[in-house]
Amino acid sequence: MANDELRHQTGEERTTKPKHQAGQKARLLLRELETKKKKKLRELEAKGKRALSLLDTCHKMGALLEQSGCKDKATLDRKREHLELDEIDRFLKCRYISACEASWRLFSFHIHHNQPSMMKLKIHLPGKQRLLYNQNKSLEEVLSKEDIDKTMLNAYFVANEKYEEARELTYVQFPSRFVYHTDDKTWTPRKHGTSIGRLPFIHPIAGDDYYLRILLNVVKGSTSFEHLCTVGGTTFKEFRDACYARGLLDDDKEWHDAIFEPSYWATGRQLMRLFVLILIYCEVANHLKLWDHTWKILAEDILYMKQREFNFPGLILPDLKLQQYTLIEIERLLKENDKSLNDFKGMPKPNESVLREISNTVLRQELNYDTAKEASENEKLFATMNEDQQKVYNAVVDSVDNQSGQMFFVYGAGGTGKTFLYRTIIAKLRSVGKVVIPVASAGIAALLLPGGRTAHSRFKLPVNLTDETVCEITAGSMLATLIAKTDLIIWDEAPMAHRQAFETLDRTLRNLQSQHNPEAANKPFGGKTMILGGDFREVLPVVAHGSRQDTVKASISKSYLWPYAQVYTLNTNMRLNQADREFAVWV
Ligand SMILES: Nc1ncnc2c1ncn2[C@@H]1O[C@H](COP(=O)(O)OP(=O)(O)OP(=O)(O)O)[C@@H](O)[C@H]1O
Repeated sequence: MANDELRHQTGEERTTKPKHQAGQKARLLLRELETKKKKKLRELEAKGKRALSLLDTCHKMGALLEQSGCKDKATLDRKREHLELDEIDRFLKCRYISACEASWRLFSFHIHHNQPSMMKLKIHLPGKQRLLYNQNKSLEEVLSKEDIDKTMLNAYFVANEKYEEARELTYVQFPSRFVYHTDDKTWTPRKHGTSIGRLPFIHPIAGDDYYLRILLNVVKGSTSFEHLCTVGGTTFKEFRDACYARGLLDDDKEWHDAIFEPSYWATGRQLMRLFVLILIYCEVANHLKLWDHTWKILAEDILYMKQREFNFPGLILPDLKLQQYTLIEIERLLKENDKSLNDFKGMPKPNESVLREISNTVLRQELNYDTAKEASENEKLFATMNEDQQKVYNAVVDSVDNQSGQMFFVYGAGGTGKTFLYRTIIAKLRSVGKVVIPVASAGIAALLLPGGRTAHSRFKLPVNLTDETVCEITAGSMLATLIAKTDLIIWDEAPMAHRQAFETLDRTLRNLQSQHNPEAANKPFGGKTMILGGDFREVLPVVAHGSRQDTVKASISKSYLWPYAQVYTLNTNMRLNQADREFAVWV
């Protein structure tokens, strides 16, 4: 089939060549095609790499590219120490394409002729329009220019006077029904098509320009600046007063809008800077309300930043922690301006205990489970649990919920579903944000538990255990904080470990827990709910050069802790299917 195709491509006659010649030709042709394919692939790869590196550069370097004919300009924020700042030169030379535009161009998407077109509207204070003039001309000559007062905004006032239908539109809506002619600087009614008008963003601390922009966004049919400032027959001198009279500035609305409006295009970090400037330079009446209303958009980048900082792509931050991180960032930005959150009445401050918790990497990992995923895992496992497993499950969840600190021993031969039971309990507790520490006496058993570790590694148990040893966990350390927050400890393959290992952990937990709650000193494991599990018929603790009695004495069942244990037995071997089970009964 392939040969037929090749012949067809080369126009080769089927019957004219002997078989071996045709085969040789086909092989040559195949090789040629293979070489061409490889070349093409190399070209595409190189293109891809170039595209990626360009995108990367755009991202990392602030997208600074000299591009002739590209009219966009932007202010770039770069590390100041390496930069000799010539602001004017920078403003003039700064032609760039953003990362979005770069990718748009790389994928060859259409840049122009998109419908409807977007029109950038000009805005200026009375008599403060931009003027282009020849530098050789004198001031008188420049000022005596005929059309000096003709601007897009002034032409809008004129059109409002001239056309009745124009008075139904705000300045921003104007391009939808009127066309602006740059040659004679006039607006005339649109005959076909439409266009979207946009006013450039003006920073809230710009003053009059900012208030003029607010008015132009809402007032229809203005015929002059005075008309724009006239409310209920009173002409106000200041745009700000006119805004107040129109009820546009009540209740800090303008500050809320000032953050919301750029949130469609600005990054969270830029919005945080804006928020800080508004706090410092604008008269915000209710700081807390502004914070409550806007913190979510300010926190937009925080999760990503923290994932990168902690090198932990799966990091999930609940709202409370996102707020704390955002407050820390805002405090840092305020400090750059010699201010602090304390200077603004009503603004919340970063919570010390939450901050400590946040910086605790050990605890963060334990709290970082996806609760929705855990809930669905629990639902799935719980549905198939047998009666014995359910009994243990209910008792353990009850103990955790009521903080009664009970100790359970789950006894069952291999395959009776102990690990399955632990997994169900772990998923249940993690789905509601509770902390579970699953450990096992042996590394291989620890691997079967979600987030499991060996007991020695997790609790820093000493290698040489005695009746007095304690774990190497200091009060106030990250691990101590994790243990304080822990709701359940699961220790699988417990019969394998020396009773002194459990007693060492018991002493440590009593010590740590009694620092906050003196009663904990009298409770096994300091009042933590414990599940120990395993099978005494399997491997027992190894006692070096010990006799059979020594091994039995080393078992958990000979510990002072054993009387506290509620023993549950799992009888059904879940590993065997029905046929095997009959065989097992027969055996
Ligand atoms: N209630 C259940 N429903 C469905 N499958 C189950 C259930 N309980 C256990 N199993 C399955 O039975 C098998 C053995 O269970 P599991 O590994 O939990 O037993 P185990 O007691 O921990 O065994 P071992 O001591 O050898 O590690 C696993 O494949 C598990 O998924």
